[in-house]
Amino acid sequence: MSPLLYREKKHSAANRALPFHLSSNFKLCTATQRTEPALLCAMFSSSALIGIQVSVFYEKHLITQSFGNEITFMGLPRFGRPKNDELSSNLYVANCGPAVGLSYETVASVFCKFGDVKGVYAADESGTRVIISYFEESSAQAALKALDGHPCPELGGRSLHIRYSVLQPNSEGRVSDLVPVSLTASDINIPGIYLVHDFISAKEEEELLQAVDSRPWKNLSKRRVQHYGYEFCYDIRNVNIRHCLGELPSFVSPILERISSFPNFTNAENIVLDQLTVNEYPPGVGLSPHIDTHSAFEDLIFSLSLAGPCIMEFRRYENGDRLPKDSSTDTKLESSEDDLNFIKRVIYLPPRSVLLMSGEARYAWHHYIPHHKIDVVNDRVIRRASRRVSFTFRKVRVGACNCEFPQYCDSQR
Ligand SMILES: O=C(O)CCC(=O)C(=O)O
Ligand SMILES: [Fe+2]
Repeated sequence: MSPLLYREKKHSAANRALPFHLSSNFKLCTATQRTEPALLCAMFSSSALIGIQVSVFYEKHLITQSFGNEITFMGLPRFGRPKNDELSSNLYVANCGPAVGLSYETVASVFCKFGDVKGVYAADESGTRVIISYFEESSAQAALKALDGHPCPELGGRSLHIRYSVLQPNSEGRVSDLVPVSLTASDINIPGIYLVHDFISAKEEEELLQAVDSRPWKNLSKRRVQHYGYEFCYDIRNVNIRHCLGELPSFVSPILERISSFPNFTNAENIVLDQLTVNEYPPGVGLSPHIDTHSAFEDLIFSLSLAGPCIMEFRRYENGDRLPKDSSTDTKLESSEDDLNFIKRVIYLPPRSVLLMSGEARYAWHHYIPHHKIDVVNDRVIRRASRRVSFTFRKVRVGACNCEFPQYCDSQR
């Protein structure tokens, strides 16, 4: 964004060239970057900026780049997996993009060797997956054949993973990407979510980080963890209740005390939290969408954020829980292409805040930390510059869960 100088021009002739209906929610700006004309579309929800799309002409090709929330409603392209082995003029290309230091222009310069490129789009919010849209199917076919699975010297030697992608019709129940990021629990409007900012002081944060850093970490594929009380086994997504690791460490005693006396957290005083998972996420690493196994833990789940911020997405799938997934692994299934049947809400978790998931939020909503190096939080761009360390406190369940959400409940299926 920063290299683009732009000035607002609401009713320019360029409006007509844009492939969406210009509503009052949109402000259209023209931009100039040296001599290349660019269109910049900024999308607002109320007064908050939630997404920007920049289109530039690169050697006669229109290249489109989205920031923040993708601008995909109102007729802008939205891509998905083709049914059967359908060919297409669009390619889904993984392992390149701005998050790995490759601009859309650089990516386009490789793909335009195979034919005229209609547009380059972010495939999702990862910054590492793009859609290349050609005018001709034959161009897509040639590019796929030449580039799929081979290291590409012009893209820093990265091996691209390419498949066909098709334009999705806009359907009613589809997820909209236009989800503003809530800063408070009341904004997110999911029953059972509470968020308390500054739950601990900066000094306490430092002490907690020192305490865990002086203890051994267990390496998972993308992040490190420590377990206290009971070990959480990612392969079975459950705990072995017969194997207690001992009491929670004394360095969390003040936190447990504060949780139990916190007025917002109804019933928290009656629950003895006995399991702690400490997660350390390097910058840009997230967590697959999941519901903490109902049979493993009781109702209240507290997550204390330290060191760095992130956003947490909540998804309510219409058809109940998805297949259990190993949340320790990265998953290719997180692309926005794959799961369309959910509603989503997003909340910002600053360091030193504590989030409580309870009731419906704990039992029926998947929670998910996107794999982003940058989070767009309404009108702010927040870089995940440092690691994030979270302390998740739970109570191990003994016996079956009999919650009110059987379609999401492993005890009741
Ligand atoms: O890092 C967090 O805040 C959440 C961790 C989590 O969801 C889990 O360990 O199940
Ligand atoms: Fe979780």
